[in-house]
Amino acid sequence: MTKIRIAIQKSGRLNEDSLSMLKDCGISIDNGKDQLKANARNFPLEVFYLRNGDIPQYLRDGVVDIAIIGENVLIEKGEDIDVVEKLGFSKCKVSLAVPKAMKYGSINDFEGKRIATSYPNTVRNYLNEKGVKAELHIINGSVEIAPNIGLADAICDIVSSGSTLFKNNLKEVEVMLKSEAVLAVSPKISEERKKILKKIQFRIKSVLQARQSKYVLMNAPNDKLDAVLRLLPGMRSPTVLPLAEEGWSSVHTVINRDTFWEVIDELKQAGAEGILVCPIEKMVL
Ligand SMILES: Nc1ncnc2c1ncn2[C@@H]1O[C@H](COP(=O)(O)OP(=O)(O)OP(=O)(O)O)[C@@H](O)[C@H]1O
Ligand SMILES: O=P(O)(O)OC[C@H]1O[C@H](OP(=O)(O)OP(=O)(O)O)[C@H](O)[C@@H]1O
Ligand SMILES: [Mg+2]
Repeated sequence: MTKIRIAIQKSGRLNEDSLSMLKDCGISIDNGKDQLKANARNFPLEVFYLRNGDIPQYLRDGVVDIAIIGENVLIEKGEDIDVVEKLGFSKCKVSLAVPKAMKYGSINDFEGKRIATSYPNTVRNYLNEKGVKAELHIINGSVEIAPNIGLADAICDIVSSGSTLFKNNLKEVEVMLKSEAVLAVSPKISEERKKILKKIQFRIKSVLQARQSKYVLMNAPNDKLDAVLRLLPGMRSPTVLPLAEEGWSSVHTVINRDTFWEVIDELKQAGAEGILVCPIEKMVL
């Protein structure tokens, strides 16, 4: 039987969320701790545990068919590789930062400066576009320490909460790109495996939709029903059912996670009571 081969990060920031995504897609994997390869029990899929930074090359060579990888890594060394889904986790920026004490005016201040980074192509392209020439020092980790030890004047690295910059007395001055985990595809994927990919994409979409939504149930007196319904979106429209108690209805609907608290407040004011909020496991549109 043909299997699709997926690369996920062996260990690090993407590993756990990548495995959760597969699990939420209903794919269970025999997960030996030190295994580099594993099979799914209930889906034609083989998992390769690899370094995030090595994945673009594996995709390019067609050694794996698809991968969950940081978009930033593809921008750095996989411009030729297609992204088919954004996965909504491991969100971060790739930014330029300078010592806090340095007065910063514009990108031109990087002219002639030494920049330490693990993302040389990204920085080079960014600076070229702005017509700025700088010297790059390529290092693989702990980049933020470089200015403090006199190795560089500035850095380019991943920024999320900003606490690593803060601890190293640096400030973010240019956001070069925003990144999140994505599903990427090998240019060499076979037609047969593309069909399996379509199935995975369908499941991922349902999982992402569900993660973005909440199922809400509430009671409302019939004379306030119009006001309550006006506040509610739904997949098509809210469901309204009569309660056993005369003059009351039960209302069910789906609410977006981002607007959830505002809508709940408004619902209460409009007369809704006994509001229950439930997670949604899958959502097929
Ligand atoms: N602080 C962070 N917050 C959110 N996402 C991050 C953060 N740091 C890294 N990421 C994202 O997670 C990915 C993996 O980062 P991680 O530090 O685990 O691995 P790495 O050391 O870059 O890669 P490798 O697997 O090759 O050792 C990054 O490419 C980026 O997309
Ligand atoms: O803005 P923050 O929330 O502080 O996150 C940013 C830091 O996170 C990443 O490092 P990580 O912790 O993955 O260590 P690494 O350098 O060993 O990969 C990244 O390289 C930054 O140093
Ligand atoms: Mg890291």
